[in-house]
Amino acid sequence: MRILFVAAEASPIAKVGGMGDVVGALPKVLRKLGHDVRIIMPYYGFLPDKVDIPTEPVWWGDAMFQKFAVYETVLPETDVPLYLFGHPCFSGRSVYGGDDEYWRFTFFANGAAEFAWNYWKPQIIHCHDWHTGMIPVWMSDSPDVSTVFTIHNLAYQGPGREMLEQITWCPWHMQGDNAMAAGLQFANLVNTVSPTYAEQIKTPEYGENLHGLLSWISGKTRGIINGIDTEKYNPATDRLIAQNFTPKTIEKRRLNKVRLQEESGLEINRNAFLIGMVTRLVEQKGIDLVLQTLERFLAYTDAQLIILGTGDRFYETQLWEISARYRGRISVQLLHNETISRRVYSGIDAFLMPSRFEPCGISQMLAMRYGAIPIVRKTGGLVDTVPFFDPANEQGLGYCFDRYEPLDLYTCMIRAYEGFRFKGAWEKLQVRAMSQNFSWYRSSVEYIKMYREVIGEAPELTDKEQKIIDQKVK
Ligand SMILES: Nc1ncnc2c1ncn2[C@@H]1O[C@H](COP(=O)(O)OP(=O)(O)O[C@H]2O[C@H](CO)[C@@H](O)[C@H](O)[C@H]2O)[C@@H](O)[C@H]1O
Repeated sequence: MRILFVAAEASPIAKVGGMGDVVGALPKVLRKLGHDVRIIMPYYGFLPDKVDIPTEPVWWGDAMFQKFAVYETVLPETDVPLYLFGHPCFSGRSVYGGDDEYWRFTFFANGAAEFAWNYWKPQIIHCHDWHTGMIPVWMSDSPDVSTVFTIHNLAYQGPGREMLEQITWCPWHMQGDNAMAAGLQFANLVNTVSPTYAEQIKTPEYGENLHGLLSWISGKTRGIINGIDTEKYNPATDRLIAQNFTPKTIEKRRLNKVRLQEESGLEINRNAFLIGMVTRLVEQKGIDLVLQTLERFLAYTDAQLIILGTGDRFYETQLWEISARYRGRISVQLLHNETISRRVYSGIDAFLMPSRFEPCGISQMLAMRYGAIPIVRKTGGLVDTVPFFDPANEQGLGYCFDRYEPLDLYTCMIRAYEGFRFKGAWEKLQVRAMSQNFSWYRSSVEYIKMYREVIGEAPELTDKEQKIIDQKVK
């Protein structure tokens, strides 16, 4: 199949959060399975530092009364062709933000549609989040191009209908109050990134005002759990961490904890319960719950906390302030940094993710891959990836709580803290978490079925695909 991914992020060169992980990893796996998958994303000002880009474009196009250039390169460390949509409006140093954000990404979506009509015509355009929401609308008049739309974050819905009508072409039959809603209505198939979240978004609590529409389109909506890039994120070979280890040599992992304590200004203490977060600092991630719980938890225990994240200034300031009061016990690093993130995952004992909502969550899977035990709220993809730990039967992978309440989080953290004291049982739990298979090969099965369905083929895997997947998902 010929598939074009259109997205604002692609790891490792332009990643803000989990969408970048998905767009950077899934095409690689689909290509290994024999499909011609390519990516188009904006040519951000920082990209020349990260990837070789030819000076000559492969194509010039027009959209929204502007000319743009498309450059062709390859996503680093893969064989995935990457097209970069070049226009001065993307020459800034950050992916999101700025007064022209809505205009800029709608222009990108329009340019990507032109590209697909005129330069490289795929059978399927795989759209990601509101930035690409208008593409299914425009493609609804092109029966030879089908569209799949993936919801990574329903909270961001893009420009409203009125603005869309002012800046771009909205056909008379277009419905939907904003770019996200338009994409949901017009895409041939829709998916979100976990089965639980696919159900939750049909309710007012999680639907971000689109629950009515999402219930209406539930017949064409799927929930497909994300994977992680298990080649890149492999504690046995990762060169960015202090000490490599495997489930069989888990004792070696301890060195990573000590190094992390040294590097982040925490007291060096092998026995302290070290909790970590690697996250965007936004409301979704439950930072307010952490702020309400933390001091009490620190008073009761000798635990330590490391937070790596950037985001809302309010949370950044609060966390910075609290870390100044608990020197040696809390380390807050207001950065986006891939190397530090892996050193955190490989050194902490437990990974904290008390999300208000969570479409899937990739960080908890990365944490488990590196032997850190998740403490999570039972919501969205966290339900599907972190079964609760039952010490009596030695089952499950993490500590979970239900209600979005400080007391519930507190109790859950205390349970984890107490669990950590039983070193033997904790190590077994770590080994179990590390031995899970979160590979994209597993999740690619559902994507392939969805792609086949959308172009009218039987949604089954070929023998060749099945064989490759069986080899990878042992
Ligand atoms: N400061 C920092 N430094 C370095 N790395 C950092 C970082 N902050 C975050 N990251 C990295 O960004 C990624 C975060 O991915 P998540 O899926 O957990 O959440 P996010 O909300 O961004 O994604 C959204 O999209 C994804 C993809 O579909 C869904 O899984 C998720 O539920 C949805 O909210 C992880 O790879 C993490 O390591």
